[in-house]
Amino acid sequence: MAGCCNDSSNHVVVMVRHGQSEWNRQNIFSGWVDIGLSPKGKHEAIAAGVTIKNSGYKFHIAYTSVLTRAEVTLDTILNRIDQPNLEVVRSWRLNERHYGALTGLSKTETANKFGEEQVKLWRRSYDVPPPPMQEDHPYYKQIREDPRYAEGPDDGEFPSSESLKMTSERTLPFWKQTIGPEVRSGKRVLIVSHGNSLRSIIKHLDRISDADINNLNLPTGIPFVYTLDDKLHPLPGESMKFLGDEAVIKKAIEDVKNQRRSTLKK
Ligand SMILES: O=C(O)[C@@H](COP(=O)(O)O)OP(=O)(O)O
Repeated sequence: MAGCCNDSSNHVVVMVRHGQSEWNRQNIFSGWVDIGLSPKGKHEAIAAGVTIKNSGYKFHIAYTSVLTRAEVTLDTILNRIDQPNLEVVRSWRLNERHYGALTGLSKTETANKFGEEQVKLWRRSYDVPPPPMQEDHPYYKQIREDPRYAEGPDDGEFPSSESLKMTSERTLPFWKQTIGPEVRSGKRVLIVSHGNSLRSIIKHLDRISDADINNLNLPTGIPFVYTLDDKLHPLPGESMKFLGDEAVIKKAIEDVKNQRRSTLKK
């Protein structure tokens, strides 16, 4: 079985950004708004499951955010790999970064209004947060009063906007304290999460500099594999290995890079 090494000091983690959401399709900042998958995203989730199945991976535990687009992608994958009853841990700490005042706005219109460079800083820089979401923001109540956050984050840690750095401050403790020990104990782990929450974990694993993380764009629905040593450092050449057809992977990466200025995508 792939991903199932005899060497117990090698640990396999498969990660996937959820399939395309309706707001990815319409090029709208989503953050913590609970947007479902687009028809293309549903297909991507199925394709991710098929790819993982064909690669022979089986898992002991899976982690996802509390947002529907990630949960549905994970469920779809688990059904495809014949592990529908796998233990799943859901945490707000794996949610997408909170996009603050930009939440619900068109990425294209925001670039037209504030300039490409400013929007690139908000979207891809390490430590520039978007402007905060104020209480009169159209999505403020929907997010703050959502019962799924009754158990956390508490008032002090509930974000009103997050840079990638701020996102890391909640994803990395979860990686180190919750996922990491399971990986080290020999469990094979699947993580289905979001573009920026995964970028924060990848930055940590691959020790990507604050400047270079600008250039990392994650495609939707394409699984990738890390093989880690006991200290949870990637083995040489075993970082972020995308699974599946090379042409499909290349196109998906190009699509996500070009998303900023794109018009409606079907
Ligand atoms: O919040 C959003 O709009 C996207 C990422 O947007 P960009 O950082 O690519 O603008 O998050 P996801 O679709 O991964 O949940």
